[in-house]
Amino acid sequence: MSDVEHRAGFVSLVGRPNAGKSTLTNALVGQKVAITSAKPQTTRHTIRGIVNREDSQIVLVDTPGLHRPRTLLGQRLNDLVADTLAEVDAVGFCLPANEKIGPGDRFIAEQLARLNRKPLIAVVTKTDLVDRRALTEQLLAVAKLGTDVAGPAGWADIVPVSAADGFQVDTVAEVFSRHMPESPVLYPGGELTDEPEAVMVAELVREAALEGVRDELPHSLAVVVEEMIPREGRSEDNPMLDVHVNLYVERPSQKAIIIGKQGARLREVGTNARRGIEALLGTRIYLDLHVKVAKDWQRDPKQLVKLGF
Ligand SMILES: Nc1nc2c(ncn2[C@@H]2O[C@H](COP(=O)(O)OP(=O)(O)OP(=O)(O)O)[C@@H](O)[C@H]2O)c(=O)[nH]1
Repeated sequence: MSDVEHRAGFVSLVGRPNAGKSTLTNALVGQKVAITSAKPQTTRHTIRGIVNREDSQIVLVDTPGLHRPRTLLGQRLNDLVADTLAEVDAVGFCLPANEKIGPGDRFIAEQLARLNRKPLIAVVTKTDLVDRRALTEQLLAVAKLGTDVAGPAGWADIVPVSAADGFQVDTVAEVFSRHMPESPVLYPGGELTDEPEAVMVAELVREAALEGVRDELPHSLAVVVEEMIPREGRSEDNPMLDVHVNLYVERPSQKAIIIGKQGARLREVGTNARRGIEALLGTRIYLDLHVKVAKDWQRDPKQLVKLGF
């Protein structure tokens, strides 16, 4: 792994009520608790926090659907779980050290096991509430649950942790990091703000567009979100947002840099930005990027107004 420069991705902590998900989120994130602005009705994920490490960034998201499993049945539930977890890179399944594994845990484990090839990390929480012997027994029981539902390979990892006294919190972050794909930072600056969503969307596109060409395009790039509109004719549980974004540069040569050979670079910019935007907004998006030359926009007051400065 030594040749990998940076990893980043999305993790969802799941588990039955009271398993310690929120407390662990806060312990992982530290003081930097994310504040997201009002979500569209289509919310699939809400970002709960961002863990910034030297060589990785883990974005913790909520996954609805597993909280009240008993109210949903069969295929509908499978679809929902598969759907809501489709975009995360790993799942942290929280099981308290001080409670016997119950039918609720087993049920969630079975649903998770259906997610093909998604790394499933069992997190045994609240270890401060039990002694060594009880913890060992619980770890064995959790391992057995893993092989019961997922076959011989079982969980991708099992990590004991106590959010209350800090035991192994860093190890949990380390294990999640290991399962993240190679990727540049998804949320530059590492924090979400309560700025309007359009501003954050523009910032994500801007960062993606500057990736690797920062020196060539120092301050010559402005990004404006023209519109974000729900795609018509989509069912309520499978919405999509059309996001139209203009990128303004000063010179045609800069436009060429952004677009790349036969548009290859712009496509990559779009793919990278889309991931972050989808997690931010909690819905699938179609991202439409246009690169335009706005000559000397930085010096022209009329242009600046148009660009929202
Ligand atoms: N002793 C101890 N208590 C913990 C720890 N983590 C969580 N708790 C307690 O366990 C209870 C449930 O924790 P939460 O983090 O709210 O659990 P949750 O999984 O987010 O719960 P829901 O929001 O209901 O799904 C709270 O009273 C926490 O204070 C821990 O590491 N040690």
